[in-house]
Amino acid sequence: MVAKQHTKPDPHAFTVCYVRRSAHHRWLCCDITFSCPNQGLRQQWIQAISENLALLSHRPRCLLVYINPHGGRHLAKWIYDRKVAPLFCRAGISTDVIITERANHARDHLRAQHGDLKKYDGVVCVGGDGMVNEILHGLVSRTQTDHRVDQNQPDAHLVPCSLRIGIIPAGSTDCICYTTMGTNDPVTSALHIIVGDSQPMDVCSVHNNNTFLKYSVSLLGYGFYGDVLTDSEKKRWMGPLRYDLAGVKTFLSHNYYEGSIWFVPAQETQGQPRDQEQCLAGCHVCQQGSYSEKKKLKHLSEDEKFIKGSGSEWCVVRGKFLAVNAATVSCACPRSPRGLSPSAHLADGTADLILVRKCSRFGFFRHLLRHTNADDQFDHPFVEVHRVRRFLFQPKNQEVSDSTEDLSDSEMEKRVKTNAFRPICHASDDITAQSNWTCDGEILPHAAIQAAVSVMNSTTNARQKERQREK
Ligand SMILES: Nc1ncnc2c1ncn2[C@@H]1O[C@H](COP(=O)(O)OP(=O)(O)OP(=O)(O)O)[C@@H](O)[C@H]1O
Ligand SMILES: CCCCCCCCCCCCC/C=C/[C@@H](O)[C@H](CO)NC(=O)CCCCC
Ligand SMILES: [Ca+2]
Repeated sequence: MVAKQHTKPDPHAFTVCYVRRSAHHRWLCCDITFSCPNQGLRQQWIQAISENLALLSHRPRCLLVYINPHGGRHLAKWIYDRKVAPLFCRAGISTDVIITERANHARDHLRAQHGDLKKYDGVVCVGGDGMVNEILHGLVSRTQTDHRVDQNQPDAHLVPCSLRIGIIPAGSTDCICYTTMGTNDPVTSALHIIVGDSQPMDVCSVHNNNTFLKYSVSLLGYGFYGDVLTDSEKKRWMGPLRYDLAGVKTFLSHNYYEGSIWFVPAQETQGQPRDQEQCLAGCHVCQQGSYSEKKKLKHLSEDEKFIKGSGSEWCVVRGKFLAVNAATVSCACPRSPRGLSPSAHLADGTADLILVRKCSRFGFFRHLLRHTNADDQFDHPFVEVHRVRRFLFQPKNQEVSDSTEDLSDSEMEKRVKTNAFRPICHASDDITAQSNWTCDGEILPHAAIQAAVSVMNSTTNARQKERQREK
């Protein structure tokens, strides 16, 4: 990692810090000390190592760090100070640290930055999924505003951000960290940041009536998870335990919700939700996905990109559901080490849409239990899973007219694009109970949504370009 001068006991020795892989995707920081016959040779080694390290332009030199002191077990500051800051210091990384004072502090701060972000190589989030989502919003919104992209347009082509986001897990679920890194260990995260690792991610944009609502990078959940999150918000003081209590309560209430889900299956991808492939670094499905997407979209106008980007036909599923989940990534976390959809990909431009129909309590319990072991959670007659590029959910009292089933695909696309679906409410209709969506663990107080997935790859930033020129 870095070469540093060694003072005692051998004046001609120097120590190199390096990364060692350990079990369960963990990384450790280790030291090795070399002894030199004389001071001259020692200086030569230190200089050579330092010069070579300086050539690695993807390594960060300056980071903006946001710490949410209220996430998870309220240990974020302690984790950063004790486990992360000393490693950044050894790696010669300078930092500006902001401890957030309220929800959305980090998002608003990032949105308000203009040229000021140029001095940074990345943004570090010390917190949970909600905090990562906040920082993602700050950066993505900032970038779209700078490039005059209207985020309210569901078909807007998102401009990639030039800054990477590093995640130090200090939340309750830490699903985004666990899914991307394979562990929720702060030291492993810090070491990935130090060596300049990066991973593109799928970002799901969520709209309602041509109004932008949120971006999601892990779970968009309606029904069971929406209800768990809504209930758990009232118990935030309990920390991570709030999810267990709200989970049991929601399970016992056994609520189901009626509605229709329209979706575009991702037919051109190589993977399938039940192919038992796991998305790992250098994943061929993600590489093929982003390549074919780029190639396909290259010759199209912006308007055509939205329509052709889906590349397939709309399908509809109607019924009574205990849960409607869209997992943009596997959503692996310590509670569920393989995740909600173990074969979902990090950056293939798709989400796995998991529909759990109304079933017995016992059936649903077996389905949930399979998230915690090696059994297939989709192997139930009441569960279906589809790999999709986009989807639309209409709750029962806002359902799309049956006549849309006779529409051609292009007419369907046109209606989605112009949001020409109107709630069909009859005076005689019962207003069916509705749930909320949960988006990366935060509540979206909407039932009818449109969602579309796109791959977000960070571009080379100004400082990296500068360093590449220096080489
Ligand atoms: N200083 C603060 N005071 C109160 N809320 C904050 C503060 N800073 C950030 N937040 C908000 O707290 C919410 C939850 O934080 P975070 O995601 O870090 O923890 P968590 O919810 O316990 O973990 P997870 O999302 O992994 O379940 C975020 O949505 C964020 O907007
Ligand atoms: C009978 C045994 C039942 C065991 C059930 C275990 C099921 C675990 C599945 C966990 C899936 C987590 C998906 C991640 C979602 C995150 O975006 C979100 C924010 O951090 N966390 C939750 O929604 C927290 C969700 C917590 C749910 C309990
Ligand atoms: Ca995906």
